[in-house]
Amino acid sequence: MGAENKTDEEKQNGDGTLFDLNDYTIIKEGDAEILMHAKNEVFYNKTQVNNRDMSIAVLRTFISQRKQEHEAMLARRRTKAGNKVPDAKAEIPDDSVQHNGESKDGSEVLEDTSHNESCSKPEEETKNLWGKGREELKPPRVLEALSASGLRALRYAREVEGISQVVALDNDKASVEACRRNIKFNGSVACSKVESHLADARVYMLTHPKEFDVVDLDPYGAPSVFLDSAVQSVADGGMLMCTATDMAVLCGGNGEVCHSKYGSYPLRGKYCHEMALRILLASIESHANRYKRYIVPVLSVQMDFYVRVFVRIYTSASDMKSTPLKLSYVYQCTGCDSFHLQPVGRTVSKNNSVRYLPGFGPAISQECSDCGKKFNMGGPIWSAPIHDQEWVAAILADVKSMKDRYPAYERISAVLTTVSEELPDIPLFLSLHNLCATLKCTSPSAVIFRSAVINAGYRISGTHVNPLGLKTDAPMDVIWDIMRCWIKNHPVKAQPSDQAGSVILAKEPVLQANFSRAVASLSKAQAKKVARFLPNPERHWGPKLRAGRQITSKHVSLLGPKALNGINNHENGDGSNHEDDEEPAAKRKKTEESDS
Ligand SMILES: C[S@@+](CC[C@H](N)C(=O)[O-])C[C@H]1O[C@@H](n2cnc3c(N)ncnc32)[C@H](O)[C@@H]1O
Ligand SMILES: [Zn+2]
Repeated sequence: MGAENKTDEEKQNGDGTLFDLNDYTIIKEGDAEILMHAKNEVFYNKTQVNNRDMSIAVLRTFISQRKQEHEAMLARRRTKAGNKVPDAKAEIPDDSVQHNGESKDGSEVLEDTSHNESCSKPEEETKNLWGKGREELKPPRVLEALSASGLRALRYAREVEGISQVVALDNDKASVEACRRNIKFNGSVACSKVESHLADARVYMLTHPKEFDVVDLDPYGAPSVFLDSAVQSVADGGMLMCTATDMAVLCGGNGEVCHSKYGSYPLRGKYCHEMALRILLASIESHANRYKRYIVPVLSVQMDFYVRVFVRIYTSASDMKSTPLKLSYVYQCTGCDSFHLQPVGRTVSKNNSVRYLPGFGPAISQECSDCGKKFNMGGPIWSAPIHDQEWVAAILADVKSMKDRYPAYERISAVLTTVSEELPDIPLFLSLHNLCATLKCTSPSAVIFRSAVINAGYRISGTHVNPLGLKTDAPMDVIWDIMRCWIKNHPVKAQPSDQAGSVILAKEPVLQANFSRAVASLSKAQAKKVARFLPNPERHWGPKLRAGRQITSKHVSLLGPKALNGINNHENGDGSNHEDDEEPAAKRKKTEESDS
């Protein structure tokens, strides 16, 4: 471990020139060590250890899943070969084995599957893999498109077994110099596996189509300008890992900016961080669709001050037709907490054929059936599952089996545990505190509320995004009936009759809620007292400015005032704070009708 010959005070830069080690501090994370110059001119944020650890965990699982998929594909191939002589496709020479896709010059050709051995798609996607030379699964190549000091690239190369090469790009000369210096500093494994280039990541990715098994995007702020080229650079069945730290945009601070960057309108609900994940996924899917490709999310997390998604990318013109079924508009009531989803598309099946049609609408009437107020419309968001629970279980098991290899073990295992308990098919969530604030009532405990939902015949779970969020398939009228029943035993003061809460409480409940404790009212992790949410480890745990910039009052809007006054923050970019959700109900900010 550590750099080779690093006792010398003078070391060589990547280009062979000498530098003085005394000007640098050595930062160690995982098995990698990087040199940080006193001037701190290259981006480094230690908060991102969670991000890097989670990515390493996903990368390890990706490598083992890919191997299993390849073995399964070979087994299927052997079975087929035993049953019949390969068909005409099997005779296509290796280099021209292709799916429907588009060539570099834009002409319609069959898709290149030279990296397709790893596809998890069943028969229909792997059928073209017949042919010689398909036995071997090449070790994955990773592109760290925005690498700064190269810490992430170095960790991938040194810590993840089975990676053949990591290409680290940056368009900033100082960053590339630092990266090259760090590669050398990390010794022979790093030198043999990591290469650093001064390049605009967009150009590089466009000119290396389907060449990388994993592409990692970790930009300052929004990844939007990199998405179009990134989705083209990932091999079939490969993975795109993408961070977005522009939470103020994704969470509804400036809806029009979000629309221009991501093609979706955000809404300012308590669920805004999950909506941010779903807006990012919808945007990646939209870019992928332009190239007859589509995504399959394996893990999507909101941590610290950013969102990070891990999606696999496949090419299939026919599967791509299902995209509108995976997207929805969201209607958020401006008066109460009711929200409703309207799918963008639907299918009609007749005999053996499926037709793809626009979704039926409007899904709801103009006025909220609960409180009578109007709706804001957001989206379209990704409304299909944002995680693959089998992957999540595999990642979590892998992380637990290698605790010592993850500096952020406690944090990432807590996030993965909470993710593993989320209802997979329920987009967005309710906030019990918001429901109570609307009705101006005292809050039932989460266990009591969850019990009432379960006793009414519905499912309910927590969400990794918010310790107080609740995902449920219970419709809003059932939720309000549960709250009406609660208030019968916990009366509230009379409010003006035009208030949303008064309108809701003026109706008698149809459902008689049963608040007796249901067995499943605590999640398995809660019952076992396994950590699900952790406080930040230290002060100033949050986003960082671009390399070389000083924090000034101008940045308060970006980082939040706490970045300046040194108070510990747990902000989520939009200024909301999970642990602060205990705020008095009356202080809660509601979606304004004027927003519409
Ligand atoms: C947030 S930092 C990356 C941090 C790094 N991934 C890590 O984990 O330490 C973003 C980097 O992207 C680089 N960058 C910005 N635009 C770029 C572009 N068009 N092409 C290549 N690099 C770019 C910046 O110079 C910066 O070093
Ligand atoms: Zn309403």
